[in-house]
Amino acid sequence: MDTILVVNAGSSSVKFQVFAVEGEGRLWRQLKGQMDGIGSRPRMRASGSSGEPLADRAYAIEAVADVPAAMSVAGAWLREELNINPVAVGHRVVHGGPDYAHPVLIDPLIVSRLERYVPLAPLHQPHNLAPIKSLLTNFPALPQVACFDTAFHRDHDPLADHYAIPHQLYAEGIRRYGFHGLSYEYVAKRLPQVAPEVAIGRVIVAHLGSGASMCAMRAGRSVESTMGFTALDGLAMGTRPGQIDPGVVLHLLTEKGMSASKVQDFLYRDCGLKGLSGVSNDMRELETSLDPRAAFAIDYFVYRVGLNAGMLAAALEGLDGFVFTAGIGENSVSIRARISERLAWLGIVLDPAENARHSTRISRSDSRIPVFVVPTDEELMIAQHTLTLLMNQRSPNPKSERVS
Ligand SMILES: Nc1ncnc2c1ncn2[C@@H]1O[C@H](COP(=O)(O)OP(=O)(O)O)[C@@H](O)[C@H]1O
Ligand SMILES: CC(=O)OP(=O)(O)O
Ligand SMILES: [Mg+2]
Repeated sequence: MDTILVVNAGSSSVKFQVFAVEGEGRLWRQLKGQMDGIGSRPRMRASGSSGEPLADRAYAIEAVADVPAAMSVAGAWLREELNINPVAVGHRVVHGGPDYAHPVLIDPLIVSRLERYVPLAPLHQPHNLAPIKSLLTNFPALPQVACFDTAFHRDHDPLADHYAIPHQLYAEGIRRYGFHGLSYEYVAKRLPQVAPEVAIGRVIVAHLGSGASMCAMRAGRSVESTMGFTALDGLAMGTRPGQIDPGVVLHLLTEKGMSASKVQDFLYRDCGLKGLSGVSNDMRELETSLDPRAAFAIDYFVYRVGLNAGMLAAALEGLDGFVFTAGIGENSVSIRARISERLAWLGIVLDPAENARHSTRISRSDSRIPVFVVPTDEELMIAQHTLTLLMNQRSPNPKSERVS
């Protein structure tokens, strides 16, 4: 049986799925797993095609200290215990820069181009490229596909794509790219099944995970994102501050004497929920902590989501629906409730019972803006793109694929 392996390295997790390819390009999920809690409480969980558990292993924080360590533990498990031997591998690559508006079949030249974006996504790009490079070396004939977080946002209006800096810098690639595009693309495809009348309208999707951003969509297309040139901007995140006056960065460099690489590390690893709370970057730990700084970090997170939702509603000139997704958005009843309370002025009223049940629609029937929880599936998007490119490679006139 032909299988496609999908690898998705996030800032606090490594997610992977294996899909079987059947007949005319139908995908069947065989296995789904993730190592999460990297840097706090590493735990690898995986389940099979009918959801049956295949693994549930907790690790000491030092045993899986970072994303590369998580990749090698998960990779060894897939190779050695499950004998996964895919016909193609699809990868999430966070930064595609100005050149990549669509997924691409990887070759060494593309890898060297994507290396240029390592400084623009230091928490992700090196981890996205490492398995690609290792597979290219060891299995040069194995087709690999790169799917970009930036691609979904690439047809933004120039107004949304620019910073107020001289045009020459835009031409050089200093633009507001936006990220989490594979997640938003999945939600855009799923929403018409959940709420067709909302999907054709103006929707804010809040991808609240370890990295967090929001996307304004009109009829399923991205028109604005809270993230920009890098995945530092916008909302406060696990270890990133979100929006910050660039004057603070200048101050750190010139007055505090920090080197550029120290500032980079600081902004990517020591700020956000972790920096504010002094407790953890992990929302689960903050929610159970008695430390008042943990409560403050949560208050700040909720406040900034509210502010940014106002901004995106302005970009859309109105709002027809609001969607929560990703680790926090899919799982935290209390954060969804608190964000929704902040957005009461927009016409959002939650149904507490539906919210507690993690229902698909969690707003009251009289809520002017309906609110949904749509669990994301970046890996399925990657598998679909990988299959499409694989079929294009094999046949000049591929049949369109169907996905279960
Ligand atoms: N039940 C839960 N309640 C609150 N937060 C949760 C829950 N489950 C996961 N999270 C949070 O989701 C975040 C991770 O989300 P995820 O989308 O997996 O991140 P990433 O892909 O960026 O690594 C962490 O902050 C984690 O604490
Ligand atoms: C772009 C980004 O922040 O990704 P993640 O949420 O997976 O860390
Ligand atoms: Mg993620």
